[in-house]
Amino acid sequence: MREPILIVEDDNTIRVTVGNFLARQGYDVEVAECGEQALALLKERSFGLVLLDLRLPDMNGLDILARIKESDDQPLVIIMTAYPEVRTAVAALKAGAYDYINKPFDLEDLQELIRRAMETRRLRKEVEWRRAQSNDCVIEGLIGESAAFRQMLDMTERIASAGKIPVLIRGESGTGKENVAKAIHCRSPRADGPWVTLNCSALPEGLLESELFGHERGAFTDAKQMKRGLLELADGGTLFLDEIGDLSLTLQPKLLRVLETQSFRRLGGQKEIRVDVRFVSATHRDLPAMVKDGSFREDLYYRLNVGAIDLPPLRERREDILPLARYFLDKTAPTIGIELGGLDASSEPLLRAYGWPGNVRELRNVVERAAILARSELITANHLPREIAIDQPSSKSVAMPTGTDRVRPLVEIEAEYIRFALERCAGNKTLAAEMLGINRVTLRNKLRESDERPES
Ligand SMILES: Nc1ncnc2c1ncn2[C@@H]1O[C@H](COP(=O)(O)OP(=O)(O)OP(=O)(O)O)[C@@H](O)[C@H]1O
Repeated sequence: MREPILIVEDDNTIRVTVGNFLARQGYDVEVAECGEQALALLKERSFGLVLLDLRLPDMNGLDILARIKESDDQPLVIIMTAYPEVRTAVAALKAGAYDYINKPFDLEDLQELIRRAMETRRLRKEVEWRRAQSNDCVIEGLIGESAAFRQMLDMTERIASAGKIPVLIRGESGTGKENVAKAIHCRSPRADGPWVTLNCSALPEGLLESELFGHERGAFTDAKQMKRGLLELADGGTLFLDEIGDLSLTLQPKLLRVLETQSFRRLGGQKEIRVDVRFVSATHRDLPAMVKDGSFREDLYYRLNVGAIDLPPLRERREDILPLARYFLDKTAPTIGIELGGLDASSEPLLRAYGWPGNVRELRNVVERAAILARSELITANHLPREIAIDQPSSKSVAMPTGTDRVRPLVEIEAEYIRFALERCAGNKTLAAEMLGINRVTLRNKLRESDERPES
């Protein structure tokens, strides 16, 4: 979105001619015929560029330039000056003006100068947000083969290209909501714009508000400098609001206003700042239930939820488990300097059968840990954590009596269960002890006791 231009010029003909010319070029133009009007407008709105006459009826243009330079937005300034004032123009350049143009000028020359100034401004902003966040449009991976996952991807593609409608991504923790949000940005027409993220549960309310809206100098005790908020940094791109369900009831109406008007004020500021931002939010919470119990505003919920994407938990798309596990293994191997071993046939059914309460994030952690344990060998059941190796329906039945069984002594069941754990770990006592939640010495003692015990 083009930033507005302010023309400060007391000469009626020049002000109107330049104003009309720039408006025809598609610029959003405001005009002021004296210094006082100019300063009032600069307080009210954000400008990208100011065309400034040096001789104004009530003020010297250099004084206005100084005020602009002190301001927080720092719009670029092009001085419009008559020939005998070149010296003053040079002084203006020294004082921080972007350039100057001699009156009378060709409108085409002015247009070229404005184009260059706007490009400079855009690059400066770009450098600023690049510093704040990385914008590499690399989606870390969207791996999945299940019908549910493919349907979700299809929906993501369609929503990505659907203008800038807000999107709400719902799914349990670790299901990949952030990856999907990034995919929406990268596959949308605003992929070249900034990708900015904010986790609404990570900061206390006050800090979160100033992160989002920015603040003016002196807005509160610690506000020594003006700071642009993430809304400004996301201008022309996408703002990802993670854990939106954790946004406080105080901040909810403030966010709603931005969604509705695409404009806001910095904390402690009076100026209305317009932005062009696509909002993508994510939550693992049940927002409709929160709306019912009054902890989430209904109007905000409907605003955020124009495009909705549901990410199913991993246990509901088990076909994705092995492709994901292989993908994480491929990625891990080079980082820990091993040749790729792969998954052993014994580990595959365990991975597929496990419930994955932590979803894809848990799977990634399990595979990385297993790769470290296995080095370049195949990953077997022995390399998987206890809960995955044991928490299987078949294993649970080992120690469970059926209706016809006699009640057996605990030590007997314990011995049987220890043998089962050892089998699972191919005889590795350290791993078996870990799986059983006891230390190795205790395991050894229990094995010795069971060996010494007479057969019942
Ligand atoms: N389909 C996928 N393909 C490849 N990697 C994935 C996939 N889904 C998730 N991941 C990976 O799993 C991890 C967790 O994903 P992500 O952080 O996006 O989850 P989330 O749903 O946003 O979690 P939270 O709610 O805790 O913020 C990340 O490392 C991510 O790269």
